[in-house]
Amino acid sequence: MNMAIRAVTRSALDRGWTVYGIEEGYAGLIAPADQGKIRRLRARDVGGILGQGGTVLGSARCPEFEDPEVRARGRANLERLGVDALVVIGGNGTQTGAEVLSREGLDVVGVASTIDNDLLGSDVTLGVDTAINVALDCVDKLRVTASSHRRASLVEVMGRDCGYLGLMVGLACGAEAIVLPEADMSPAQVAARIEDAYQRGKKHAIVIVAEGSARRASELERVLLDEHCERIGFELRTTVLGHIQRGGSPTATDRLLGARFGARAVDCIARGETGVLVGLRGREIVTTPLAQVVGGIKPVDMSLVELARVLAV
Ligand SMILES: Nc1ncnc2c1ncn2[C@@H]1O[C@H](COP(=O)(O)OP(=O)(O)OP(=O)(O)O)[C@@H](O)[C@H]1O
Ligand SMILES: O=P(O)(O)OC[C@H]1O[C@](O)(CO)[C@@H](O)[C@@H]1O
Ligand SMILES: [Mg+2]
Repeated sequence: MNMAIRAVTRSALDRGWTVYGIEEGYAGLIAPADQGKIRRLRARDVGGILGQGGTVLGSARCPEFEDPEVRARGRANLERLGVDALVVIGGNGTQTGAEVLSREGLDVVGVASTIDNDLLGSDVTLGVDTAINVALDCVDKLRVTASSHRRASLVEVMGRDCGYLGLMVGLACGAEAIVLPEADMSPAQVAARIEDAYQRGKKHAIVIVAEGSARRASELERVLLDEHCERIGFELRTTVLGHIQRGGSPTATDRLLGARFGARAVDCIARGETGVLVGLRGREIVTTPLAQVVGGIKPVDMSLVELARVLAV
């Protein structure tokens, strides 16, 4: 997100505009003015941040933003400062809020950013490439012990309701089984895959479990031990990668995407194209009306689930 913040700030400054950064997302937008959550951003304020993960402005969950009266406080804060337009960097929840703000009359441009990659309107979202790389690095390290000790490693990766991150990590690490919200595997099916790997002489098995799946990794391990212990062959260990996946230094792909997304968002405002989400389609930066983005479910590519199975023999 930092590269996008930098790009929005400097592209807008380049046009001679005044830029404010809002700390902690919608929570900062609605905060009383004396809390100082909305601050001027100048070129130097966004210097030295492009290699840092996360966001220098901070982030927050803000459920009360669904309340129209609370949102009105946010709009009033912007009016007081003479703000004409708002760039909103975030995932499906954030863009749902942006779409509501847009309907309420604010000029809003969304930037597709979440490690879940669950937003329609962008093939990939800002941050997911970094998260894939971080998770992959972790699985490569876990495989060392799994292999030395002849264990099956269950690895839980993030993804609230979406298996994209799990699928990409699973395919890239050669997982023996990938359990996703969109492609569930029963414990018996996972046990069969692990047993199969053992019978074929593999030294280890990797099972990727996406967080949003029917069973979390710890529960899957429990059922495997309780009901399928004899057939598995390997010892089992579970690792939940958790927020480590959100902590990586952004990859080149994410930095480039952040730069292009941020600059395009400013371009949109300059042209009066608001109420849209900036995203990537193929190699092109594109915009999609927020109304077409929110509420929809982005499917995962099921052919890749099958490819992962074929390649893991
Ligand atoms: N229906 C809604 N109306 C208004 N605001 C909303 C709505 N849904 C979500 N938001 C706002 O967006 C914020 C962020 O949403 P959410 O926690 O779902 O994260 P996200 O943007 O999807 O990002 P990620 O899933 O990557 O963490 C919420 O805390 C809330 O302030
Ligand atoms: O950090 P929190 O608030 O626990 O949220 C975790 C959620 O955020 C994400 O990392 C991004 O949406 C999800 O993958 C995960 O379910
Ligand atoms: Mg989300």
